[in-house]
Amino acid sequence: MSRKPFLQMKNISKTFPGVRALDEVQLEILPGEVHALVGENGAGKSTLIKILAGVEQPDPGAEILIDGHPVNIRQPIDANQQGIAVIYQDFSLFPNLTVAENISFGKEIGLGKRLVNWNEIKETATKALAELGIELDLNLQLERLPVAKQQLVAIARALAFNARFIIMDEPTSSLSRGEVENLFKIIATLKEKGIAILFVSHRLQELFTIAERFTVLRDGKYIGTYLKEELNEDKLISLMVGRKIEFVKQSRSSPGPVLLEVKSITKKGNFKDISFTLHKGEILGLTGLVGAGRTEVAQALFGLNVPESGEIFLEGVKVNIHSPEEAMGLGIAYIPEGRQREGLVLRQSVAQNVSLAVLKKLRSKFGLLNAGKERQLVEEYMEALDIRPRLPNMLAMQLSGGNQQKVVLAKWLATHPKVLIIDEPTNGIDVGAKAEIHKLLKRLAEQGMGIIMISSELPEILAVSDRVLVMRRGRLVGEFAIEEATQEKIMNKAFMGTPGKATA
Ligand SMILES: Nc1ncnc2c1ncn2[C@@H]1O[C@H](COP(=O)(O)OP(=O)(O)OP(=O)(O)O)[C@@H](O)[C@H]1O
Repeated sequence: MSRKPFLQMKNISKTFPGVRALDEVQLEILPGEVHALVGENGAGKSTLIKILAGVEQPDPGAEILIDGHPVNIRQPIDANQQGIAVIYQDFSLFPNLTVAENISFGKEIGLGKRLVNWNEIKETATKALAELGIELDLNLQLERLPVAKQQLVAIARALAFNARFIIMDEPTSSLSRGEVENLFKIIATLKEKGIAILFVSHRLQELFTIAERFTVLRDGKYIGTYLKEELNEDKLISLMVGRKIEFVKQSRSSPGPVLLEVKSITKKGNFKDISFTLHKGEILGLTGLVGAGRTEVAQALFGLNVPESGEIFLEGVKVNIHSPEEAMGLGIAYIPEGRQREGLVLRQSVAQNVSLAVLKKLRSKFGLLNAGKERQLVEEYMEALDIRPRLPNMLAMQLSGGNQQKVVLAKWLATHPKVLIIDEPTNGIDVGAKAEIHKLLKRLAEQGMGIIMISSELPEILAVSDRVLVMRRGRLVGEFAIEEATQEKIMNKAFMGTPGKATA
């Protein structure tokens, strides 16, 4: 490639107490290229981004060049001034300001102006949105927009700040298929303007659609930078994990008797007339487009979203579930999608987090925690889910995002529920750990647990479920035995299915 690099990072190391997060890593970004940064959970991707964003400082000896000139990025404003914008998963926007303010705010301050000129704010926002070919109401409060639109606001903001390089951290994790396609179109527009994109994601198929080059990190080390043409998915995975991952189709015993029966539950504006059964030892995949009502149904079973009518039976007995405490008392566990925020005590250790939900079981009759049992339990789950580093006393906040997710999974799995409801089990989880989590879910089902797995990823639904339910607009519109389920059939139902014809 003859283009001169926009950015060169050389000899980047970062040591945290006890952990070498980056070890002599390098990265080169060309103008207008879409570059993928990949690696397992904990490989060092976020740390590298934070160094570029001015949030973390590298160890001495690091070199960062922009347009061939050495630069120091000591704080976030330095990064902005060098034309670097980072769009984190939470977008770092202001929910109660308008679209226009979110796009333009701070620009004047960056330019040294003291007074805010509202006309300029609107003009800047209009221009940025027009350049991206997006139409949005400038006066709308940001929090009233759906997530995908908020993301576009964040991109427009980067453009308004004259970014030449935009880093997107897991940008597709909460987008529907159509929204992902739209994002890819926007990325193509940015590319045409010569703006480079660093795309950090665990969704390898998407990366092969959008990225031209891939930089691979493993255990904080630089493995290499490759053109898309030099790679295929298998090769990329083996570069990332350094070992072969087996996606075996495990044979499973057939499910047992009915464990949970849901009869015609309805909640206005959420879901309507939902009926299904879950058997002991069965994994029921629940899919559909984002917003189809899957999470609302899951929450209904966990007492977070009580239905207005309908009935729920657990092991043949009618139950009324009005709160999560009641649900847990009945042996129902729900692992939500926003795991980092909802499920983790960041300032406590991994061990404390894992044993939190099972503390009662671990206490001896004198109320003391059985330290030996706790250690055993924690070690068992750290091993089963491959939580890295294998340090039970490390604080949850010091773990990488994916490893934090695994801790939340471990915490709930350790309670051994009868019914486990899990929402998007592998969002943000790397490909190796994903295979491990799939195996674990199957093992739990084999031991008799009934599992409802919500997932938007059809390969995941097809790889793990025994039966698949499809929702659309709050209704159940399809049911497939796994032998007859295909991506095509499921997509058809998800987009066009009508209720009442629940079988294929
Ligand atoms: N503040 C910190 N203190 C101690 N260790 C840390 C800290 N921040 C990160 N680490 C460690 O640095 C390593 C790299 O973490 P990083 O978050 O960069 O990984 P990642 O590749 O982004 O992972 P993921 O895909 O899970 O988001 C991990 O082992 C992590 O535990």
